[in-house]
Amino acid sequence: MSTSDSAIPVEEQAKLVEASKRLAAFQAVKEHLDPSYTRVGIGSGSTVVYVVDAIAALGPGVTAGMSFYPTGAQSEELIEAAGLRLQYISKLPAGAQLDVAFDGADEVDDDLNLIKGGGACLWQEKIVAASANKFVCVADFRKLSPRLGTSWKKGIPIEVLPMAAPRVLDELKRMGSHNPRVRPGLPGKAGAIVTDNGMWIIDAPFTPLHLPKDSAESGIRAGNEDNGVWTVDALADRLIKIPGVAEIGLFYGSNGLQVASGAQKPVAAYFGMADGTVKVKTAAGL
Ligand SMILES: O=C[C@H](O)[C@H](O)[C@H](O)COP(=O)(O)O
Repeated sequence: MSTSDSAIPVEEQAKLVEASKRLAAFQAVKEHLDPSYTRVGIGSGSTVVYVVDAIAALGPGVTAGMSFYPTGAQSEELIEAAGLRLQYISKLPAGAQLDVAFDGADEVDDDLNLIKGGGACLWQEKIVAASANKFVCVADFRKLSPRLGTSWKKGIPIEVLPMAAPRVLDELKRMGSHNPRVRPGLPGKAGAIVTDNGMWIIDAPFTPLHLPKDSAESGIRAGNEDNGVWTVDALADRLIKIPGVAEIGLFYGSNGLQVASGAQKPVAAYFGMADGTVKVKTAAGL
């Protein structure tokens, strides 16, 4: 069964997706929120709502000693509404790390690289994820994908300084992006969408991204600019260097780096499946 099954009414499909997010969130919290933890990162999006529900359900006996670090305005509200203690990443003492951070994703590939930013949150999310001893991704079955750009067709979200947007769009086209665009704020806002950081988002579609191991096996040159086919790492390394780009919605890095300080990839991704089970993918070697 899949949500694209036309035999399932739209409302039922939506319920199935929400139920799967909830299942994944509760299991991820159960398996990764140790009662001894004191600092917990909370990401953004619709799936994280269930993460906060799962944490709040543990009760003050477990959560009273914990502080919760948001990735933006939405998660700040979620934390406060759940009666959890709010703290800010800017107040994290030098050298300290969060114990764990939970967040959603728009797409997750075989190597646990992520696309994030579908809801215009990615910059603070990356800082919080990279400040955690372990980053745990929570999603539903629609996000599972062998290669980034396979199911998430809207493009890689890129947070840019507004005055630089035209130049960044030019460069993205040169790099092989198909019709990159500044994300509109409509229907809520005329003009471009504005992030929590006062920036714009460009969505840059690329041909599905290869894993570094594909490159090694097939001889595809990493960052092949001739035909617009990129490996995740080569594309990310190049995008982040474009002047005017503040941050990119690719969470990536060499395998095995998930537990290093500054790592962007999750140690585990939890997917609520359409059949009511939860699929867990963990980083190799962890
Ligand atoms: O910009 C939004 C964030 O990156 C979200 O974590 C991501 O879009 C997934 O959101 P959702 O859980 O609503 O699918």
